[in-house]
Amino acid sequence: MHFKRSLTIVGCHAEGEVGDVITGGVLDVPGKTMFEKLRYFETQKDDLRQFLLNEPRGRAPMNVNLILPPCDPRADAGFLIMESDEYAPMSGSNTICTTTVLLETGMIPIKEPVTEVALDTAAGLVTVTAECEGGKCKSVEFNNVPSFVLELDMKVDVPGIGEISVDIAYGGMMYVLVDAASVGLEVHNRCARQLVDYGERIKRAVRAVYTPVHPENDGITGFSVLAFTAPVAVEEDGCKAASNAVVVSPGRFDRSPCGTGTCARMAVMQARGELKEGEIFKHRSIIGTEFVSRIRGLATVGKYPAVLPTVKGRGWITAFKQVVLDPSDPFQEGYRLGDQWPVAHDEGHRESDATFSANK
Ligand SMILES: O=C(O)[C@H]1NCC[C@@H]1O
Repeated sequence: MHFKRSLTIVGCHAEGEVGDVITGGVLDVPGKTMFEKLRYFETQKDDLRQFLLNEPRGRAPMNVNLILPPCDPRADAGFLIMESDEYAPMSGSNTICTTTVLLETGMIPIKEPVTEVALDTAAGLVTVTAECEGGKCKSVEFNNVPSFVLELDMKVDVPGIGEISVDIAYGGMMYVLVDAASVGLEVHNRCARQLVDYGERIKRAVRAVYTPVHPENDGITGFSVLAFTAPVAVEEDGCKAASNAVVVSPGRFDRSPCGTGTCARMAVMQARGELKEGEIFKHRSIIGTEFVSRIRGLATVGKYPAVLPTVKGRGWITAFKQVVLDPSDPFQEGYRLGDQWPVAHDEGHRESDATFSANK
C-alpha cells in the first residue's frame, strides 16, 4: 500500500488554541523569503492546507504550522502558518506551539533555564525566549513584528446592526477591533453565537469600504480576524488587564487570547495613551486563558507610528500523529459542512451549498 501523503505531525495547543506542527513529510519550496514560500504554497500547493484543516482530518477551530528551512540567516528555523481561510503572516498562539514543539522534540536543543530561538515567519524575523525546565518548555515569550494603527474610530454601517465605530490595526495580521458593548454584547460564552455572527457581518461590512495594506508588503492585505474587546481594568497587582474574543474566519473564536490580536490592541491602546512602553498588559481569552504582554519599544512602519510588542504564553504537546492520504480516499482535500463550518453568505441570498470536494 502506498500513500499519497504521509506527514509527521505533533499535536499542540497554546492556551487552548490548537496549533499542530508538521515536523516531517513536506519538502521545502522555492522562495527568497518566507513570504515567497507562503505565496508558493498559497498558489501551487494549497491542497496541503485543505487536506489538513478540512474534515475529516481537520476542524474549524484549528491551525497547522509547517516547519521549513529559514530564509533569514539569523533564524534557527522558519515556519508557515495555515489557518482555515488563509496563511497567516504571523500568529502568536502558533509561534508558541511551534517553539514548544521545536524544543520539546529536540529539533532545536533545549538550554535550561532559558533557550533563545529566532524564527523566520512570513511577517519577518521573530525572536523568542523560552523558559525551560526538566525538558519542558514552560513558557514562550516572543518579540513580535512592529504593530501599528491604520484607523481609529472609523465609522462603518453594518447591515442588521447599524452604524458602529471600529479600529483597524496590524499585529502580524490585519485586525478590525470593536468594543463588544458598543454592539450590545459582552465577551462571554453566553454571547458566543451572536459574537461570531456579528463578527463576520462587521468584517464583511468593513471589507466593502476599506482595504488595509501593509506599507512594507502589499501582499499583507485584507481582513480575516476581528477582535471584540472588553474594557481594560487595573487589577490588584497594579497591572492592566482585559478580555477579548477574536473571531477567526470563517467564523469561530480563537481559543487563546490571540497573540497578534493582543499586539494590534496594544498598538491601539498606545495610540490612545492607554498603555505606555514597558507597562504590563494581561490579555485574556473567552475561555479565560492569558497572555502577558508589553510594549518593548517604539518604531515607525511607513507613515505609521508603531509599537514593538512582546507577548508571553504557554504551549502543551497533545499528540504525535502520522497523518496519511490513501489514493482511494474520496476526500482528497477534505470537506466542510454548514453544521460545523459557518457558511459565509450575504444577507438575503441563499446559503451556499455545502462544499464537497470528494472525487466523483
Ligand atoms: O494568536 C494568534 O495570533 C493566532 N491565534 C489564532 C488566530 C491568530 O493567528
